[in-house]
Amino acid sequence: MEPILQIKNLTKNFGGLCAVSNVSMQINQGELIGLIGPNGAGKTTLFNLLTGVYEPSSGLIEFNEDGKKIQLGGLKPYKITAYGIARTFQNIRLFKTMTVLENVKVAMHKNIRYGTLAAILRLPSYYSEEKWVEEKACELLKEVGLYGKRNEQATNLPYGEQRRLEIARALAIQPKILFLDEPAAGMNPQETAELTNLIYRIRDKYNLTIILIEHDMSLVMKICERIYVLDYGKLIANGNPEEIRNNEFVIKAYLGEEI
Ligand SMILES: Nc1ncnc2c1ncn2[C@@H]1O[C@H](COP(=O)(O)OP(=O)(O)OP(=O)(O)O)[C@@H](O)[C@H]1O
Repeated sequence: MEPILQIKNLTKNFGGLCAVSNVSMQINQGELIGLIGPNGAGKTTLFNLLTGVYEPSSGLIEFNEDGKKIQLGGLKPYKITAYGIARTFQNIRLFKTMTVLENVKVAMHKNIRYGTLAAILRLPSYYSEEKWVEEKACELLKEVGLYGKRNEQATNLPYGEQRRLEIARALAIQPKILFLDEPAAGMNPQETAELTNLIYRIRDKYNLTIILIEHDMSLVMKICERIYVLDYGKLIANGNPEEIRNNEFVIKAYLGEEI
């Protein structure tokens, strides 16, 4: 089967700094992939290239949409999102003054089919779609365990729950590929364990391909089927957790740290 995402010789320069250097990757549909590397290795820059935040200096990003090859490199983020590619951010980006439910509903705008006129005139189609959005948003909140908090202000949630809300927002666009940027950051062990179950569950339920950046090595080694390792912008290894743990280049890159 053709990979869902193929990255070929991707490079991003910031002035004289090469943050992502000639990176090639192949991601298959349904895989749970880890992207790791020491601080400043280029992980977030790679995510930013894949989701349209940055334009590549060179190289290709090819998304396989049911057999049709689509070049994502240089497309605006909203266009990439429209292909079903969602992400969460390292620094949580929720609408602070909105409730938990409103945050998910706003993220669902892409799937709302009623026209502006129907919305302004409050036509029946607007009400039925609005009801659909509300039901779907509630369903997603149940999925991430936040339904009981749907009317609370998003910023009042503890950190771990805000991260889960970000995942619900990403799921609201009905993605095919989900990028998670440090989903376990700031979580306690219990929250991390819940997150692990959540990631497995949503992958299976929504038939997702998931790629995650994570510094929590025990989480990465536990859930990722395959891991790519970046160091100074270059890909230094690709393999299953066992292979990565024993890879001499990876051990060297992480010198002194627990892998
Ligand atoms: N917009 C930018 N302008 C200039 N340099 C940048 C920019 N974004 C990232 N960099 C540089 O690119 C390199 C890679 O950064 P990046 O944030 O992608 O690494 P990372 O692997 O995600 O690090 P961390 O694990 O600390 O989040 C770093 O040297 C960083 O300073």
